[in-house]
Amino acid sequence: MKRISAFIYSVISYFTFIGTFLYLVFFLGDMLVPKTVNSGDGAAALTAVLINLGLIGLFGVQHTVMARKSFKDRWTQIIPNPIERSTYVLFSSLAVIILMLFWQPLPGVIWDVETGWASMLLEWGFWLGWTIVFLSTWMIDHFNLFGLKQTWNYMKHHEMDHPGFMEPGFYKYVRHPLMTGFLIAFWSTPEMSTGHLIFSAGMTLYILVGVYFEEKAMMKRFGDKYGDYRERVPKFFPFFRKSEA
Ligand SMILES: C[S@@+](CC[C@H](N)C(=O)[O-])C[C@H]1O[C@@H](n2cnc3c(N)ncnc32)[C@H](O)[C@@H]1O
Repeated sequence: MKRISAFIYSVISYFTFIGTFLYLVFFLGDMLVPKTVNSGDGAAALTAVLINLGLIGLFGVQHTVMARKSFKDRWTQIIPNPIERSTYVLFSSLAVIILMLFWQPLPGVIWDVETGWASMLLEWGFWLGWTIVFLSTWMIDHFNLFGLKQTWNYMKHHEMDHPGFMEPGFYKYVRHPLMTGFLIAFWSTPEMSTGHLIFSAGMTLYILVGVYFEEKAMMKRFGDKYGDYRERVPKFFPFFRKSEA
């Protein structure tokens, strides 16, 4: 029963994530959903900026702290190991839901590209970014990334699967294609409002910090193998020669 409950929990967590992710796409695209990055009345400008930065900070702290090995070691003394990843996914979704729910619009226009082809290119870029994110999750084991594999193995009394270092698909060309996709989706818009800019800049900063910690952990886990990967493969954008790009 305990094992089946763990699997059901991870399925709920997974679909909460999928729903949150889809909502985020439309939230940022300012379309189809009631609450978007630009909708609503919002607080006075300074208050709005502070609230928004606080919301990004909350997401950043949750996402970074809960991903650290030292946190996981202590956390798994409280919750069972097989549901650790699903719990991380669930908490991450909750942090994004809180961010979207309390997000304060700031309507000032930073840019508004009216030239037809340029505007269309930016719109395509938005969808291209999300597509890269989605495809990347399948390249490094989608079901493991979102915690379903762990609870499935637990339910089936199989050994826990510890995926090794991989260089599949996009990972041959950049070390962080998921983040590349997010960066493209966050910045590629024909109309950039002040609120959207704060979201994109804050999240970009978080990505840089998150990737720094992820690479430190990867170096510890995979040593020279990851060190060599860092030397050969650029960080976010292909064809950049330096490993930091
Ligand atoms: C949310 S994913 C982001 C992966 C990567 N930063 C990206 O942007 O595509 C984080 C997980 O991917 C794993 N990961 C990242 N690169 C990997 C690789 N080359 N091989 C295997 N696992 C990897 C990390 O261990 C971590 O658990």
